[in-house]
Amino acid sequence: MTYTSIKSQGDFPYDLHVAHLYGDLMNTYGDNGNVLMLKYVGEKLGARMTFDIVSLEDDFKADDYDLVFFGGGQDYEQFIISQDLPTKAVEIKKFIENDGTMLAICGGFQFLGKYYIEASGRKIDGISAMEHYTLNQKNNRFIGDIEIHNDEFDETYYGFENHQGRTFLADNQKPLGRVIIGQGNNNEDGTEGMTYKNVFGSYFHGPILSRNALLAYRIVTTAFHQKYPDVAMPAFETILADETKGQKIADVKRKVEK
Ligand SMILES: NC(=O)CC[C@H](N)C(=O)O
Repeated sequence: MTYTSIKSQGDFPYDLHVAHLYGDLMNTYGDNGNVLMLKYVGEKLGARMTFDIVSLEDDFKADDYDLVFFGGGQDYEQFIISQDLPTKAVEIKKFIENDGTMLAICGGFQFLGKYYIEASGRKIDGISAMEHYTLNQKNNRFIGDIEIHNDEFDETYYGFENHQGRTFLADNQKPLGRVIIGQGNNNEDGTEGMTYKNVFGSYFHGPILSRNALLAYRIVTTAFHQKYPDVAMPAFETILADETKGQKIADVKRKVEK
């Protein structure tokens, strides 16, 4: 049964409703921390943030949500979810094609594509919302700190990757960034993650949004603007820059050795 896992307390002029897809099963390396960051940024924009766990045998209705978060998972959980995903595929695709805002990490990112080949060699289907696909690799995983640069936004993102899947993007998808340090989607073409319409995919854990406030701001403001196009939003500098300066983020980032 779909249930609300966390909700903003107090009065807010606006409302954003977030679907946390398979949030009880897909959460590796602290991905659920992204929920807290989405909530924090949304509240700064004046939005009451409500997060629903939409999991096995639950209905997902695209029109009910303003934002979707889909975290990463181990092959074991991914296989379980692959049995249920077809029941939600049409509505997830509708959400994406209607310019819905989504963040998909690692296993979630893999599932949006055509297929994922597990470490064991078993092939499991994605929902083909996009054309990327994920191959496996023999006795190896891509593990470690990672840094990428998004040339379009001129932003640098930091994270930690741990995946065996090697993902290849289609022509209509852009990478989330160019790999500066680390392995990225496949350790071959220098890409990491993807963007397609208002969907952001990445292999970054850490969790990604806590370490990359610029990306958190971009994602939440995209969802907010979709719902409230006429409402002016505060600038990143006004609501987040000072706070992120205060955190010891720089120390964490230094883990990525040049
Ligand atoms: N961290 C993850 O979500 C891993 C995804 C997938 N099981 C892989 O190994 O590639």
